[in-house]
Amino acid sequence: MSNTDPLLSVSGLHKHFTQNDGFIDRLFGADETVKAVNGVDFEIAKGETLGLVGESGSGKSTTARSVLRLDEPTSGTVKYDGTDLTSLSESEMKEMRKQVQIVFQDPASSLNRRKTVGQIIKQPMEIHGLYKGERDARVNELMETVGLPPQYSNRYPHEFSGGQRQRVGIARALAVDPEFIVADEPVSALDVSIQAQILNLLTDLQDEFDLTLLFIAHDLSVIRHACDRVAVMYLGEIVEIADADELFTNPQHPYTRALLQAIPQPVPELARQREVLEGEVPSPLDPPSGCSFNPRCPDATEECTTVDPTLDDVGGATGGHKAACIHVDEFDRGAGVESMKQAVDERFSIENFDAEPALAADGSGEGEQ
Ligand SMILES: Nc1ncnc2c1ncn2[C@@H]1O[C@H](COP(=O)(O)OP(=O)(O)OP(=O)(O)O)[C@@H](O)[C@H]1O
Repeated sequence: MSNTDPLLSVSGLHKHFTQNDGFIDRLFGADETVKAVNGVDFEIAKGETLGLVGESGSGKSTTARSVLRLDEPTSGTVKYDGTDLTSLSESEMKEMRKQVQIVFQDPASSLNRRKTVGQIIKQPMEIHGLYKGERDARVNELMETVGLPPQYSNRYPHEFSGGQRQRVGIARALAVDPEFIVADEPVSALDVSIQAQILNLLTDLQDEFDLTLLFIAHDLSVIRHACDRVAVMYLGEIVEIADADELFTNPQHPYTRALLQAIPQPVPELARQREVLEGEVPSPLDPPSGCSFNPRCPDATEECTTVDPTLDDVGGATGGHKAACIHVDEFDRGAGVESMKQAVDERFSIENFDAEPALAADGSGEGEQ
């Protein structure tokens, strides 16, 4: 599916937000800095899908928004096809956005409820001045591509189910023939069986249009089938990056293992064996000293509170398996890994992936919520 040239190369990316709580803080200049993204490096080869996974608050969306300059990066470089996006003017960036599109998590809020789905899909073509005189035909074609009957192009988003609305969001992203799509939690708001259909659609479209994808999810099982490589993010940093198969069979960082163990286990005995990841991602306003995962890590030692094992140079489209943890070599990952792998495979079984498309021509919405 992929070759080795990076289409996207992100290096030393930081995004810090400045907060001041009120008038007194502002008066005394008592700003606080939220280090939402704190030195992230990765590369994505053309035609590849990189999964970016981590709990809520780990910095995934801010990374994606900074890459696309929807949030202005604090520092770092984002090279797309050799061009540093951080150095482009607004108009040059607008031109670049033809090639780089985003699919959002919640199709209910990301689609304008006052516009028909036809108008929604047409809008990016209007903004970029593409397909003049052919836009209606292209809307119909795109609706078919994503599994929606074109005759419903004059309906409004609320007349569709969640999965169908996400198909509209995908059609909108495809409208300007992008090369690269950021899918930010595209299935998190959907039922499991619908998730599989949308994942299936995205992987089919990737093959059909030779797309490169950055696929964001908080649930590792979701990206199992969709990604070539996976980067695991915690408190603004990438703590592990590896080929997807390798990451699932040989997770090295304790946080990756905890995320794998959080996947629902169909077998009760296996479910009992797992360690539960307690607490939440700490506030980036007040990060722990040493390894940022140490307060929650079952394997943490005194050393972990002082040594910061930040990963350097985690990029590289074929960059190998890297994990930021000073104890990686000492872990016994044991039999639990195989059972976790089974749980992932069962959750997204082949039957789910063979499910029918979204909306029957009679509007019955077969298989969707
Ligand atoms: N505009 C902002 N101002 C201040 N802090 C922010 C802003 N946007 C995000 N943050 C903070 O940055 C951190 C990372 O947020 P981000 O949304 O990137 O995480 P995430 O992994 O995508 O989580 P989720 O899936 O919940 O969106 C969080 O602590 C969040 O509160």
